[in-house]
Amino acid sequence: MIAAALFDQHRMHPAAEQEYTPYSPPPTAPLPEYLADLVVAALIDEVTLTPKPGLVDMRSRGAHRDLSWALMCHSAWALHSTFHAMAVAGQSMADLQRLREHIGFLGRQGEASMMRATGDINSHRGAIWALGLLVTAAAQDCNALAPAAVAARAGVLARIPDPFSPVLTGNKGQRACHEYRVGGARAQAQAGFPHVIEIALPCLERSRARGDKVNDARLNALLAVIAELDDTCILSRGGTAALASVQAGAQRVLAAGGAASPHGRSVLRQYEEELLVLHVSPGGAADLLAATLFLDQLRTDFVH
Ligand SMILES: CC(C)(COP(=O)(O)OP(=O)(O)OC[C@H]1O[C@@H](n2cnc3c(N)ncnc32)[C@H](O)[C@@H]1O)[C@@H](O)C(=O)NCCC(=O)NCCS
Ligand SMILES: Nc1ncnc2c1ncn2[C@@H]1O[C@H](COP(=O)(O)OP(=O)(O)OP(=O)(O)O)[C@@H](O)[C@H]1O
Repeated sequence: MIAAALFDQHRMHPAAEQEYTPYSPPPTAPLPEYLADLVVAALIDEVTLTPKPGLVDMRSRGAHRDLSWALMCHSAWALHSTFHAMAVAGQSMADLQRLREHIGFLGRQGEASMMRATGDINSHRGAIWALGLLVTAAAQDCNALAPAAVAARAGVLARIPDPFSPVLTGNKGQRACHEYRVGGARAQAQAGFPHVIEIALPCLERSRARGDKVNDARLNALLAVIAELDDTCILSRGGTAALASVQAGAQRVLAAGGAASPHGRSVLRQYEEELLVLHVSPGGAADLLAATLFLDQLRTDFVH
């Protein structure tokens, strides 16, 4: 009798007719701390991903004489406070012009801390730029954390001129942009990271959906970006001929089945050799992979 009453009561309860939506608690750390942790984790996941063509990974320095996996991890952690300060600024500064100037200042300070941490080796200049804009943009609106929304806000910030930024940095990326008439890291950000949103994230999803392992899905996403990016890291070391051959090689690995297929893997091995002979490294694509991993994790944690 009691059991029947309880049963009826249960049937009467309106929620019983609906599908149960599990409660997902917000991350316990305050947002800027959580976002800075996520950026550092993305940088460490990127450098740890192995085997990457031409790039520093767990097993080799790739085409770099002065970088190593340990140095890249050390540099990533040294940048935690930079990304944290950018997220705090994104969360608290409503005036976009002032916000742009402030994160420009933090970015230049971050580059100086990176150089101090590495003994004057450029490990993450491109990453500070791309992930700095993205972490600021994420913190600006914690109710709109889908990759396209965050990347679009980062694009808005990147298009705002920063009167305090040096006109000529003298860096290799900027020189390559002038010499080869490409947009480089700046244009990629100003366009709202199209290679992340339209190429890397969809490739990651497709690869995962067909059952590829996480590592292979990430390698495929990296190759998809390399195949399409005007990477000033490659241009400045090898010019347009090297860029064309690096792009075509990445395309060849993907066409052979990608990182998860035995044939794709063997083409990838040949491709790695070619990059070492050319002495080039797709550093810009690596930064965009880190940006992809950051946005992908943000979406997993927050977007339901
Ligand atoms: C725009 C930046 C990257 C300067 O670039 P510059 O061309 O002078 O230098 P650099 O030789 O380091 O090249 C840029 C780096 O970007 C990456 N990159 C290369 N090509 C590309 C590309 N097509 N797309 C994305 N990233 C790329 C590479 O890792 C490369 O090392 C940045 O350092 C800068 O201007 N910082 C100022 C601080 C600032 O405004 N910060 C704002 C918020 S973070
Ligand atoms: N895993 C990685 N391995 C190597 N480079 C990476 C990796 N991830 C990102 N990068 C990017 O590559 C850039 C380094 O490229 P590169 O070594 O060509 O620059 P450089 O130090 O100015 O030049 P060079 O070593 O030719 O003197 C870094 O700024 C970083 O943004």
